Amino acid sequence: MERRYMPVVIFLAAITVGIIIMVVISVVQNKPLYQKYKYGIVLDAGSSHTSVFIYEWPAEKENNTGMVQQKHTCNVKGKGISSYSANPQGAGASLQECMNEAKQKIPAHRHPETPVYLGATVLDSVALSLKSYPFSYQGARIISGQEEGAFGWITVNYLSENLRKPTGTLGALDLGGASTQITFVPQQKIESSDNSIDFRLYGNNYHLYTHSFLCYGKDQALKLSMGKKLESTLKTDPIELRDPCFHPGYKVPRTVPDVFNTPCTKELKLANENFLHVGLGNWSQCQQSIRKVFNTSICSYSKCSFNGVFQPSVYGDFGAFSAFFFVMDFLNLTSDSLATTKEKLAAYCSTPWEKIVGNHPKIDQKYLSEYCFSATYILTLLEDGYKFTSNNWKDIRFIKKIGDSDAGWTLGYMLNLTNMIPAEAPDMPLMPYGGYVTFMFFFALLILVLLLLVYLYFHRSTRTAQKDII
Ligand SMILES: O=P(O)(O)OP(=O)(O)OP(=O)(O)OC[C@H]1O[C@@H](n2cnc3c(O)ncnc32)[C@H](O)[C@@H]1O
Ligand SMILES: [Ca+2]
Repeated sequence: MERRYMPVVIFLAAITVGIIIMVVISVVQNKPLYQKYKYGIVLDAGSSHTSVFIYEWPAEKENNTGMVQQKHTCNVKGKGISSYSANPQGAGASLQECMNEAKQKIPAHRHPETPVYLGATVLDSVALSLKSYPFSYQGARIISGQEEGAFGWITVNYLSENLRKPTGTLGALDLGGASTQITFVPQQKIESSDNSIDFRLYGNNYHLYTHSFLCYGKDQALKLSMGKKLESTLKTDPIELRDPCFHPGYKVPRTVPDVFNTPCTKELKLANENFLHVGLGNWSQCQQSIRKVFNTSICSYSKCSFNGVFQPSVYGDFGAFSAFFFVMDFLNLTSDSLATTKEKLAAYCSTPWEKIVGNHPKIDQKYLSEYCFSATYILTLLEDGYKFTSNNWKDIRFIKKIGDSDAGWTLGYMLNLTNMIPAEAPDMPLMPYGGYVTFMFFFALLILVLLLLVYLYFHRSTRTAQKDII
């Protein structure tokens, strides 16, 4: 080979090597570009209702944070599955509509490998019904209050992408119909082992405080509170329950067993009489009456929330979801100071029932009549129970969803059962995205310059050759 072609060969070799390196890096960096999805189904059989959640995630990225998303949710018509205790077959049948929706939403070839989890009170007929669908039924489990709190915490922190960053985490506040949970990373020592839970996620250790108060969900708290008022009224005749937590003009006949029909109010004596539930619409009296369901006089630890339960001082930001959100959002009270919230609520509670119904003709009257009680209960629980103050009230974010996914325990539960959050941090891409783009840019630039040089060299050598001929 002529010596003058040597530089050309070297240039061409350099270009070839450069192109090969670029191709290899692109392939490694963008490997799972085509998206195949996998699915999981979780049934949340709560005290007041059942919901079916469908989650999806790219098949190749199971161990990456922020990847699992809620694809679809379906609310089962009717009440919670426990209301079917006299007709257990009915509970399974009630799921039919939502499970058929799941069949539609999930591609058929994925059905056999899609896990279905039921978090609830085990009911054989419900399990039997779920087995008849093409999905991979994983069995039913009773979720403990502690798990409800902990999985709710995992869900909100997974969705907020807090778990792989050194930034702080978000505490979780869940208010259901029967129970309520508080979960957060405390600043001080956890004095009771029942309230402590440890996780290792993506290489970080988390030491959480969690507690679940059974009977302090909003439906049971209403019964507790009405039960206490009724006890002192039972002797009057005719029985009239004058209730400051319901609007003036509200008047509904009820039976005493309606209030005492749950294990939460079992200790109160049962009578078989009718009474008239009469609203007074007095917010401060309402709060006084609600305070009576929290026992703050006993505590064998350095500090307690209520009923003798240890609780460190609340710390950091909190996401408050389920009924915390439903109620505060309906009343437009999600972004005011504590003082303004109280003022607005006092005005709302004293609004005549007739006017409330007139303003909201489409809202279910059971919910509508209870918003004054529910919001007053929420304020009292957060302030007197959990010890939030006017200073840290703004740290509570009332949320329904993060991105497209609902806040609640179901996502955290599925992530845990499918081992989708590893204890150790998963492998990172070859280089961070920004670095990758910069690298590719300069490499492309280098190749262009080389090409230009080759062109110039050839151009020159051809002209020299032409001159030589002449
Ligand atoms: O966790 P548990 O205690 O088992 O209860 P749940 O799971 O059935 O409870 P939810 O979070 O679904 O609902 C909490 C409460 O909020 C009520 N609720 C649901 N939607 C509501 C709305 O739009 N307005 C007011 N209340 C609502 C519901 O009846 C319950 O009393
Ligand atoms: Ca719940």
